[in-house]
Amino acid sequence: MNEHLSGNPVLLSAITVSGNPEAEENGPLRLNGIDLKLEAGEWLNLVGVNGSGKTTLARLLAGLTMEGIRGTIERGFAGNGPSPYVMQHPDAQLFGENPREEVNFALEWRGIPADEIPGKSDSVLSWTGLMPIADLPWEQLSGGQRQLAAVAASAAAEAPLLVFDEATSMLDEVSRASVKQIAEQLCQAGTAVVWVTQRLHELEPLQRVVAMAEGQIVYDGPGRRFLLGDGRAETGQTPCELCGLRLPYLAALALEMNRLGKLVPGAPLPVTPAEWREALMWP
Ligand SMILES: Nc1ncnc2c1ncn2[C@@H]1O[C@H](COP(=O)(O)OP(=O)(O)OP(=O)(O)O)[C@@H](O)[C@H]1O
Repeated sequence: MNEHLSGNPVLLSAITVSGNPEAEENGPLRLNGIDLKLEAGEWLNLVGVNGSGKTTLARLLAGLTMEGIRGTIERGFAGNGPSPYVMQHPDAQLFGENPREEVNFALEWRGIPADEIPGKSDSVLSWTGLMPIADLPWEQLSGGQRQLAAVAASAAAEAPLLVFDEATSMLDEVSRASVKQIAEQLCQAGTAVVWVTQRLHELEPLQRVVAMAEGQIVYDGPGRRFLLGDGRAETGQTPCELCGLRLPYLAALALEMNRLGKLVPGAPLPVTPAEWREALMWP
């Protein structure tokens, strides 16, 4: 069993985070009454409209401090130090001059002995596909390649928890797929992943989704129920729509086809392209 899969969960209890403490009026709470449990090795999708509190919650889960926090945070399997946090814009978090230096820094930070760093660094650079560009300066690399380097450095940390905050939103399809694939491989190997995303069509039906609205968690459950609800009434809204988010095309189509009686009665409504292929084979 992977070593990360043991240990207590990360637990947030009755967390509030106040607005700007510098301002005369603190403004609305950034987080309000958050209770959340994250198990070792779990994949958690964090969704919500702009300003709903996703980044604030993601930063807390990563163990990053901020002013105005109340409540209890137990970091369990994630340990006491901060977890690697991959942001939307890679340039904000790159320290080295090129991908190899970036990965080397991460290994040094982990306390890997100096003589072991070149070998481990080569292995991370190969695994993430960065070897051919490992020594090129950032200005010669695309945004996607820089983001991949940030992800590689996070992977090199071999942390029990990684947080990706809309890490693929600026990337083209190829770079996006590379970053997601690395995150998925790390999760399969036992790393817990918090995946903040606006790309609802990528949600897996069985994966956990936590949805935020106005600083509160308004949904915590599987992706299919988030998108489609529990056999929603004809005029009702699904949890996704109740958060102010637009249903992805395939989910909206499933609801409409179901309403028209065109799908297998009683079977789970299709969400993914693979599920749609099955659903369309009937009758
Ligand atoms: N440093 C800060 N000080 C005070 N208020 C903040 C700060 N950062 C964010 N906020 C406020 O907290 C609320 C939640 O912001 P947060 O960035 O967590 O939301 P989000 O869901 O990640 O938004 P987005 O999708 O736009 O990134 C917003 O109302 C925002 O204006």
